Amino acid sequence: MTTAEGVVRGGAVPGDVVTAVGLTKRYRNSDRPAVDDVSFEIARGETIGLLGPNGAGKTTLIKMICGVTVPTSGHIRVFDADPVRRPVAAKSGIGAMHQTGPFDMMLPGLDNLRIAARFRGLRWRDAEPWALEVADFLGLTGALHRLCFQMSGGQRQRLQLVRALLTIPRLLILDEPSAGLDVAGRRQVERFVTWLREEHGVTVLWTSHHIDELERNSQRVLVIDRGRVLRFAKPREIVEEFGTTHLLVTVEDPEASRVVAAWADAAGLTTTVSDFEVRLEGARARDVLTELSRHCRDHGVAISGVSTVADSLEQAFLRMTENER
Ligand SMILES: Nc1ncnc2c1ncn2[C@@H]1O[C@H](COP(=O)(O)OP(=O)(O)OP(=O)(O)O)[C@@H](O)[C@H]1O
Repeated sequence: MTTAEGVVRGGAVPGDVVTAVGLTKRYRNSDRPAVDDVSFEIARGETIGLLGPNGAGKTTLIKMICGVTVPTSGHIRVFDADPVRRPVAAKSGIGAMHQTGPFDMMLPGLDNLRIAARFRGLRWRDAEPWALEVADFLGLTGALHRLCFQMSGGQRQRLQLVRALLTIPRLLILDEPSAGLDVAGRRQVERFVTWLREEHGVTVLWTSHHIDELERNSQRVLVIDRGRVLRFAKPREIVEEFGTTHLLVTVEDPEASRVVAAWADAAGLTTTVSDFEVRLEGARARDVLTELSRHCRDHGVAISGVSTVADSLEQAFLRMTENER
């Protein structure tokens, strides 16, 4: 069913939360599909990072999973139901936070949650304990009584998360949950995703332009570009396939950095230079160290350290998408 690249060739297997086969969406008046013949499956309990450049088709894919956008062709099943034909069966287990979602800015956060519960046919007294637990986890308890326009952007972003989670979903879809959050806020969202998976068995599909977040917290990453799946694999596997290792040379002053960089340029190596570090792309220590050390000694500069650094998922992703252009 699943090839080495993680692409579904058949139908759903029991326990799959989402199955897409040949899924395509072509918007009217557009010259190419936004999502183009995409096939994948998400198993129960997985945390899946959805990764792609701007305009890759991530939001369109999410909208088809949520039954908001009708596919042009192909099949999508969520909890073994078609989200357009059997919306209740497919959507009742989904909690989704989209990039934008309006609040009534003149009402307190708590009232916005109450209204959202009513819209979703939930009694507030049923939804409240869990909503407050989520708010507490996100450090939002104190801010819930503030009018929305008096909240900071980060607090409103967290409120979006609470609103997406008025019940414990079986599938949580988060479209850039950490947009606009500071470093501490982003870490909090990461802990939140882990908590939902580990404590509550929630399957998570999330996007982020902070690729390090996806790398740390996703079991698999679905990489799409121009509507097509490039890879669906573990972050480590993607780094191994597309990444490279670098030699990081640290020096004690900017002049030494310039000497190392000049030598590396002359040796035909690609470098990234800062005042106290020179990164030699793709270089192997045993190939360059003797010659580089001699060169530095001849120019009266000292190398203070040398280490090998592996690419991150972000670097592997850039390399992968560059290859496609
Ligand atoms: N309603 C629409 N009508 C026509 N074209 C659309 C519509 N929505 C999206 N598109 C186009 O479909 C393509 C994919 O857009 P989509 O929003 O799915 O990408 P994305 O990966 O979510 O991008 P981003 O990271 O910038 O949010 C883009 O070329 C976009 O211009």
